[in-house]
Amino acid sequence: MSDALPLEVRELGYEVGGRRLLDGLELAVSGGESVAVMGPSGSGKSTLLSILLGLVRPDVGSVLVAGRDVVALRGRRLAEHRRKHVGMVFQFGELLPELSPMENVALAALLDGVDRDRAYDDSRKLLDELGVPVTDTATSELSGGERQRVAVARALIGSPALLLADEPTGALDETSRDHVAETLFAVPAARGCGLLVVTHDPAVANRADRVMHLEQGALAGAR
Ligand SMILES: Nc1ncnc2c1ncn2[C@@H]1O[C@H](COP(=O)(O)OP(=O)(O)OP(=O)(O)O)[C@@H](O)[C@H]1O
Repeated sequence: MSDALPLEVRELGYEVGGRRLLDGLELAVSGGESVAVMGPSGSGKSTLLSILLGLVRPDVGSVLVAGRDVVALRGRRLAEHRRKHVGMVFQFGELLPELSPMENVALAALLDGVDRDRAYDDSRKLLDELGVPVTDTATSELSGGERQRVAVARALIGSPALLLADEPTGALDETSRDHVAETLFAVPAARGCGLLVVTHDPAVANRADRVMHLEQGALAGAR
């Protein structure tokens, strides 16, 4: 991992539908650190994640991911940079249900050009580390919490500098939520990456090193 911060957002501005959704937003996430972003529905949390992923282009500002401004990258170079440096966990896992957990995780590495033996070895290690039983069971047969831990493993297979999660526990019951949150928030210390989690759930947010609120287009620190 380079010396650059996993994430450094400067002076971000974005207007959509005639509304200034993001206005001078600043955010830095260090290696080994976790940050939770909360905020009312419609405040722009998902839009912010889309901008960090390079899927939405802001009007002004820069988004340095592992030292590179993704706002200035396009097409293949943007996709390559994202694949190499960013892992993403979605609310519903977005896994391939008919594949096994190992196949789901290994696939991400195979698509990245890693050879088969190493892809499967690394996947097995990660799933073990995250407490997911390594069997040939289709991913659709797993519990919601296990599926989300597979999604975390898949996001981590390329050793990204930055791990993003959008409501990663939003579809889970309380017990699974706690288990997945515990797994997720243990990642930065164990792997040195930065973690940014968007959540409505204070019990999840409170596990982060810092909690920020998105209000009137900018992030304010709650603690
Ligand atoms: N392409 C677009 N065109 C028009 N309006 C948009 C567009 N993208 C986002 N918005 C609006 O911007 C606002 C912020 O949306 P966003 O999904 O980022 O909010 P959010 O904080 O993630 O909300 P939630 O917590 O409900 O997921 C919403 O009012 C949404 O309708």
